Amino acid sequence: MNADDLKKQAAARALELVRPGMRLGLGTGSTAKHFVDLLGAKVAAGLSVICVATSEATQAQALSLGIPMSTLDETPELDLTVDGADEVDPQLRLIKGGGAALLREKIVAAASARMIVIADDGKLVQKLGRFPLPIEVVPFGLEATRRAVAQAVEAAGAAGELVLRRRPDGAILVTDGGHHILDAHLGAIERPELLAQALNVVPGVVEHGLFIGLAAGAILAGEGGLTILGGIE
Ligand SMILES: O=C(CO)[C@H](O)[C@H](O)COP(=O)(O)O
Repeated sequence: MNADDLKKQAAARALELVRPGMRLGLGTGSTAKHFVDLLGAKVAAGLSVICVATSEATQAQALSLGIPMSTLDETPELDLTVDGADEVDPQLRLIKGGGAALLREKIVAAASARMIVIADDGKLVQKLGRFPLPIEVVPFGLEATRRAVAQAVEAAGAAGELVLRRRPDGAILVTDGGHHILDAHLGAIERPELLAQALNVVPGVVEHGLFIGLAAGAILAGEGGLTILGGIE
């Protein structure tokens, strides 16, 4: 089974959590895309839900499938958000933002009664940080912000290169919110909470990809079947 099959299996299990009338947050990335595809088929078959997307890409996908879409302004409280992750640790702390959607992903997750992560089990790590931590920053003052981020990272006991993310064509990546992303190559993050707190107070940092205390559960698909972390029901 390839990684994409595993992602689809995790998405299919998450679909079982959806009940008629639910207000759903729709994640971003290749795993979340499977969930949206499967949800679209259910909606076509008569399921009634209302959804909020975490990115323009997911919004376009969901609309193309005929899924009824809303916004957090119209629907500020959600029942369930299903989203992927770049890393998950056993305490359900996450690194997200590999798809550059971390800001809206965190806002939507925070507005949800439950966030459930779907992923292949290669995303499960004992310590976060092998995946570079995305840090979303405003374009104004980028170099000053980069230095302040480096100091915050150091103060939290971590260290590593901060790389401005670029698109495949070499242009600087711009997020859906009009910001840039610094990817922090930190290696093992010993104290994720401390790092999150340090980054939260850097002027110019809009958001970072440490999701702590947001995920209620995770569905991780592997060759041996599904691993469930936390509570998913
Ligand atoms: O955080 C994300 C986007 O910002 C994604 O959920 C994360 O990158 C995982 O993506 P994929 O399912 O394609 O592996």
